Amino acid sequence: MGCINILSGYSQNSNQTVDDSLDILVLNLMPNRLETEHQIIDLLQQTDLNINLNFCRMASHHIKHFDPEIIEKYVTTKDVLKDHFDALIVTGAPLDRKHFNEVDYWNEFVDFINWRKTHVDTCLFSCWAAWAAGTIDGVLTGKQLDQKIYGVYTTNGITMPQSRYFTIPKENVKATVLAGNDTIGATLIFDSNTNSYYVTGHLEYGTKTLAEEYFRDIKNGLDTQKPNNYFDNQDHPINTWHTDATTFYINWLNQFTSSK
Ligand SMILES: CC(=O)SCCNC(=O)CCNC(=O)[C@H](O)C(C)(C)COP(=O)(O)OP(=O)(O)OC[C@H]1O[C@@H](n2cnc3c(N)ncnc32)[C@H](O)[C@@H]1OP(=O)(O)O
Ligand SMILES: N[C@@H](CCO)C(=O)O
Repeated sequence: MGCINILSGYSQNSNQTVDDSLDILVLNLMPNRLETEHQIIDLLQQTDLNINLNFCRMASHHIKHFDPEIIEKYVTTKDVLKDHFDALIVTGAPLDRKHFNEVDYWNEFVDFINWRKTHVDTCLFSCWAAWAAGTIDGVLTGKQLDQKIYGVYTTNGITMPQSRYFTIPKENVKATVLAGNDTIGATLIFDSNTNSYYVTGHLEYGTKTLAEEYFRDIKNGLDTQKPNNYFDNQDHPINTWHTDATTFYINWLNQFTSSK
């Protein structure tokens, strides 16, 4: 059984472990950070690996949905500049209705994405982070949409929740498109130059997350349509992606344990 060791605050020892643990950094951009943490930890626990887990936040962003636990537990992108990580996960963010230059931490994000090329062995960028990091890397070109791509979709055998106002047409990708279609664009891209996966969906989402977003938007008076391929005929959310999400994380991270 693997062990997930969550390191609190900045600890230079986080990368001085001599065991076979993987040092993983999670840049959490989601407003519901604590929920997103649990979703990612649940998936990492399925890998059965020993993991030193560091949560990170943007140094230049003033967190609106403040929680003291976040400030105590999280490092910032500035704290880790001298460290090396086996893997980096960057979460999604509710930013895809904004232009990149409207994101208040955009310059810091660009620097961080370039920093990771010399300090991280493999990366997983999710949703908005896939679009943003892929744009910075010059790997892809996405475009904003008026209608949200919303629901659970299976492309090339992998099922995942989608919740985004952007698409990445497959023909706009300069790396390997592992999954996608002409309707919702690329869903899984791999770039061997930086060993990075760009996932436009949310493998980490829990069963109810899409429903929570939907009812949130409806409560806020938005005309968000119901997520596709998600509710059963009694309007209960059905999770059809957990196996694929778990398999992805296991296959992604297990390849690195042998080199430790
Ligand atoms: C991938 C997607 O589907 S994105 C689309 C998400 N859904 C929508 O856009 C629907 C309309 N948007 C919304 O309803 C809101 O953005 C919500 C519900 C997602 C959040 O609303 P609010 O709680 O009022 O917060 P607000 O929108 O101001 O910011 C939410 C988060 O977005 C991020 N954010 C918002 N504006 C900025 C900005 N200019 N720069 C950087 N981050 C920003 C922040 O992370 C912020 O939370 P945090 O400061 O606690 O980290
Ligand atoms: N799409 C999510 C944000 C992260 O993709 C939302 O509606 O809040």
